[in-house]
Amino acid sequence: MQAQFSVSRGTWDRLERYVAILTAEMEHQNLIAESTRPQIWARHIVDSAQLLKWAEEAGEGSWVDLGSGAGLPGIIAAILSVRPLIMIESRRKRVEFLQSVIDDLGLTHARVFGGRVENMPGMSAAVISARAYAPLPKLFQSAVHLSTEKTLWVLPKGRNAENELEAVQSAWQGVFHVERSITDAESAIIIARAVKAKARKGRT
Ligand SMILES: C[S@@+](CC[C@H](N)C(=O)[O-])C[C@H]1O[C@@H](n2cnc3c(N)ncnc32)[C@H](O)[C@@H]1O
Repeated sequence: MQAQFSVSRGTWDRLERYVAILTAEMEHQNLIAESTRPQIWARHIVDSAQLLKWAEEAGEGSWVDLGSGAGLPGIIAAILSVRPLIMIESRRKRVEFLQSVIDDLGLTHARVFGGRVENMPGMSAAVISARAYAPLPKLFQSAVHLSTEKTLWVLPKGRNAENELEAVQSAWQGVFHVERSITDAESAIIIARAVKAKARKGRT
């Protein structure tokens, strides 16, 4: 990872510290699938870090991560970037964990909203990410009030990304494209801009 992303010593230390805290917390709550623990760097850290490249294309403003869970990709984005970052997570124990990581790593530009995405007050995010949070229709429906037409949506998806995207286009419009994931050749990242609900036909 150090070679792949050429990060500073301080950044590297924070990533290692995060992995240590996350692994320790696994004794108390199920934050990542147990089966993925041996490949935690490739499956979770690099998988999240690859999103930075796309997020850099966004204008100035906050990065909002929906359903952050263990802090993926939210905490990784906060370690690798100085962009203000808001993680939204509804489960109390996970919110407490995320806050403890922010405090421990001194990520002063990051914060957690403890609640449902739908209940987050409206805002104009520059970037919205969501990893394993919800299928596209629910994802857009729950978070469109956090976006403007300039918002860059960076959405890592499984092997079904193209089908999911096709299915959502009857109800949602936007400029969409699909990028390959570098951690799994069959997975993809949906990049979207100018997302908005399509006007329903037949209404006057
Ligand atoms: C499958 S986990 C994925 C967590 C993390 N993004 C990852 O990739 O490991 C989905 C997370 O989204 C949270 N979540 C689901 N629906 C939510 C909602 N409407 N608002 C806020 N958080 C939600 C869950 O509590 C859970 O922590």
